[in-house]
Amino acid sequence: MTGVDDDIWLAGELATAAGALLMRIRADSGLNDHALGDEGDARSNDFLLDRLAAERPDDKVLSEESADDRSRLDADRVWIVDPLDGTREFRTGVRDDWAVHVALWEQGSGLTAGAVSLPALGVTYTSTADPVEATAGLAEPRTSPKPRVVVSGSRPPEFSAAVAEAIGGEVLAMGSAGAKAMAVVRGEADAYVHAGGQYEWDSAAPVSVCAAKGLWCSRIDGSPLLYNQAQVYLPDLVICRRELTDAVLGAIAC
Ligand SMILES: Nc1ncnc2c1ncn2[C@@H]1O[C@H](COP(=O)(O)O)[C@@H](OP(=O)(O)O)[C@H]1O
Ligand SMILES: [Mg+2]
Repeated sequence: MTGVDDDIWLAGELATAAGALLMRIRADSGLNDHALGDEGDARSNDFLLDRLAAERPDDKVLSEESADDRSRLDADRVWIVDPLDGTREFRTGVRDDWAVHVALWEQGSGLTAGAVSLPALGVTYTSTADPVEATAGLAEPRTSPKPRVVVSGSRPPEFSAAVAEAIGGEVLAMGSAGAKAMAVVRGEADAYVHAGGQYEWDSAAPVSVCAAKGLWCSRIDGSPLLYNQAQVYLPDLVICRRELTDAVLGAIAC
């Protein structure tokens, strides 16, 4: 019998260890660009699947890098993992904005545990209410008090500027859904908005952590983010400080 604290601890331990593996691959494999990304995706996935099979043999897994085992739809507990989020940034060999995501979904409760590691920064965030001190590292330190809206560097939503304007802020591009969500947790940004495409594994662990830290997390129409669905496409999200929610959702709705 495991408790939720055990699951949160395991999520953190696995995200941290997979991140350490990815750092070693980046430093020692001699691979570059797409070959480096492919190696990282595959080995981090193998590591997470092996460890989950050993630690939680009765649970199912939904992973970006594995075939979808549809028996998860009848399961009580499903781990939703993205072994390497921000592959594009990881494979540069130098960028820090990539992450490992490990989340647990439970029947009747939704997301109950989650962890996001930022291996290049040597930190992991878990779905506890423990406060996080404001920290720099993913983005340049703030030079103005303006709120920051983080968006995809490669696929920014069309409403990015409108959201920034609505909160009197500025837009900041960053890779990786996990890194952007953790930028809000870390106080480096104030909102993360996305639209146009994403999958459950891109947001499950980040949303689990952000919700536990008291941040607003929803679809862009304000409806709940639902996980372990038959269709794993979950194309948009908003994560923000709660006092910004009405302005952010209102700007997107316009
Ligand atoms: N339009 C889109 N369609 C599908 N996936 C998308 C997407 N935009 C972003 N994503 C996914 O969301 C994650 C963060 O993207 P971004 O850095 O652009 O914000 C990436 O995950 P992976 O790196 O795990 O593939 C990326 O593939
Ligand atoms: Mg991803």
